[in-house]
Amino acid sequence: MTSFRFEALKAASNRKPVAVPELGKKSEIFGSNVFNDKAMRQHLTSEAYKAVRSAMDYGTKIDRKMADFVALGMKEWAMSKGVTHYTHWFQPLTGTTAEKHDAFFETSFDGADPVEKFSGSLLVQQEPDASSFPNGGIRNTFEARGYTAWDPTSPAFIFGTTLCIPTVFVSYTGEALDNKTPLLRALLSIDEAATEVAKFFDKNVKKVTPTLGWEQEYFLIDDALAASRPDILQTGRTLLGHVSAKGQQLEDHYFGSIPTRVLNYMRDLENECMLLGIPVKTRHNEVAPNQFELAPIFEETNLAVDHNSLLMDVMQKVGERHHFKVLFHEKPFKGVNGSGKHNNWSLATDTGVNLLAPGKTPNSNLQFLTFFINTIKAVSIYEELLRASIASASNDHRLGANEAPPAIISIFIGQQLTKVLEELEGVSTGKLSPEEKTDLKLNVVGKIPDVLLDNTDRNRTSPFAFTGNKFEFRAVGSTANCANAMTTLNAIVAKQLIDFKKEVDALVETGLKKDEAIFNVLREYIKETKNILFEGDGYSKEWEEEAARRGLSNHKTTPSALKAKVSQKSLDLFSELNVMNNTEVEARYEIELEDYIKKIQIEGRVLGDIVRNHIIPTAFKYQNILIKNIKGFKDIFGDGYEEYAGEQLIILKKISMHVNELNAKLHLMMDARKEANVVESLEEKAHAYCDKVKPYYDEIRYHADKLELMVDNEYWVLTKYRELLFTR
Ligand SMILES: NC(=O)CC[C@H](N)C(=O)O
Repeated sequence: MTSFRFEALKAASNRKPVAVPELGKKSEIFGSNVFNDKAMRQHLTSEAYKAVRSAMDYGTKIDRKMADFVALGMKEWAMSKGVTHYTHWFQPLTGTTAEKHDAFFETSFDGADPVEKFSGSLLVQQEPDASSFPNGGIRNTFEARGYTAWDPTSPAFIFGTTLCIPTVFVSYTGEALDNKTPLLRALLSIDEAATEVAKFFDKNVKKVTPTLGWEQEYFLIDDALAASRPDILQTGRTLLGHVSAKGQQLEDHYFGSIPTRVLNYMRDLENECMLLGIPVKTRHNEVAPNQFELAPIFEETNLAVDHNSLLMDVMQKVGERHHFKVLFHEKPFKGVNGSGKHNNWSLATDTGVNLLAPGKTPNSNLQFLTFFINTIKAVSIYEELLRASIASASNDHRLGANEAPPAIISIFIGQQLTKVLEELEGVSTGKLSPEEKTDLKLNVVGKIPDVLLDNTDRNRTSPFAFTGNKFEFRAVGSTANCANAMTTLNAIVAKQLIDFKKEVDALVETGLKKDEAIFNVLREYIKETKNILFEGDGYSKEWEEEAARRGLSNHKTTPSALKAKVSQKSLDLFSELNVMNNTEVEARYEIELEDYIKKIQIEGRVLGDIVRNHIIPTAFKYQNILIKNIKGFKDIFGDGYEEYAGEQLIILKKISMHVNELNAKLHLMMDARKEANVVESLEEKAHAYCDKVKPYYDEIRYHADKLELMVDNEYWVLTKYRELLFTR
């Protein structure tokens, strides 16, 4: 019998690695499709170049006339590379990127004078017909105007034959409708706050840049096999499928030799990344079969976020050439590791110092401790908001198992720094004696080794881990736009640094020396933030109980986790820092609830379809075979047939039992869905989907997966786990 599954398997097993063109040394091709510094120098007048540079470095405005010059240079550069179209490229609140291409080509009204044109006004601002993007009530459809505005801090790039101009996306009334705008505001806020604090240690610091190095985990599945699974196509994950006998238990995939077909995909992808100026560096097999990872060198956060969003699009496109479907879902397969997007975060000064790296002198170490402890303090105050920033329907499946952190946010700092904090906690109140100062300098602050033992491998269950010279926010999910987590993290640390500066200044006013004031404030912070530090096993029952005693939140599902976004504490934080006003925060909350509801709703519908139209009919077909077989035995052996057909009868009955259960559960699921659909409040509707509808998915899956084990392999229509995970 042929079925889609077998045809797909045949196609997949006949694949050959796709050849990849050699483009030359990475360092030579890097950024050649980016309107970067080199291209700007070549194609812009010196005034125009200076205007863009100053906008990039100091956030100054570019006037229209200058924008015309920039547009001209950009167009020339792009056309010299075969580009025909341009687009404002932005990140609406859909979780993906958006683009609408327009040709440079123009004519006069009668079709005469065809010409290639691109003006400053088109570069700077556009008004896309954007009424279909989520806006959480910010825009009414009759007032659907939205504007995209050029972000000169992220350079334009060429993809295919289109010039892409990174932009923000805001409503007619100026509210942010995208991920980038609040991020840029948060980055500005932390720059200002961190610069003030860094000046305690070095007067020359003028700018602090938050950096981000993301790690992208993903699965690669042959595209024919992916197409044979309606659940993968429509939800990005398998809603059904019995786990295969071999999964990741032999630990033979992680860091293993990369399969040739996959390696060619990676090389092709890296070529594209090089041209686009995405500095990818690391590639390897991840823990689960057919799971891989890619990571770049860290960059300024806004650029890093753009690069990650762009990369996800490029990964899928390059995948098509290699007959791979890239699965970004946090948990595409039951029973094996899911995928994260660990966000490595730090702060760098314009004097070349990483503020989260211990230095060589007591002064630089005190600076490090200041930023290190303030980050801990920020996370301890806003742990719930941080948890909310990584909440999504798909990440709910990942958290709490298989090397992904649990839903409780805590910080891992390692033994060495735990000891340093313990010693600092003993610092005297008020003025310090000369002996104490010397002791602190020599024995505590002076003793932090400049290269801390790499903590990375010992914190697999920590959501937020210090790894020697940066914090690794491991809870971020693989489908996420990093902007959500990065806006929150940078905002909470900015707020904390502002408060810290005020406290230190106040103590200095009372007559303490600056160092003494800093030690005094840090000592109190250490005492206050013990609740957030945790070095143990994040999956244990004991930790859940302990965390509850410590007052830490433990939101296992997205509807309950998201609520912190609209708490008074969160609204105050974002409005005080001018990152988002209340309307913007509330709109995002609404959009994320809606997104959750829709995703769970789609899963329910897909599950219903597969079970009703694929699985149950398959079970009936196999039962007919069994019935024929049993009847045959009866024809031959008469009443004694059961001696020979006993097993068949048992299977026949078991299949009926599972089919009955499936039908019953499907009805219950559909009833629950109907009830959820008429709930008015979004919040309650999300909870109804989460608590009343979704639990049926596992129950349904249980019976479907049992049937998979019973029905003849030849009849089973859904491509199996072993085929999805081990074909490469
Ligand atoms: N080796 C690893 O770091 C595994 C991480 C894991 N895949 C996650 O979900 O975060």
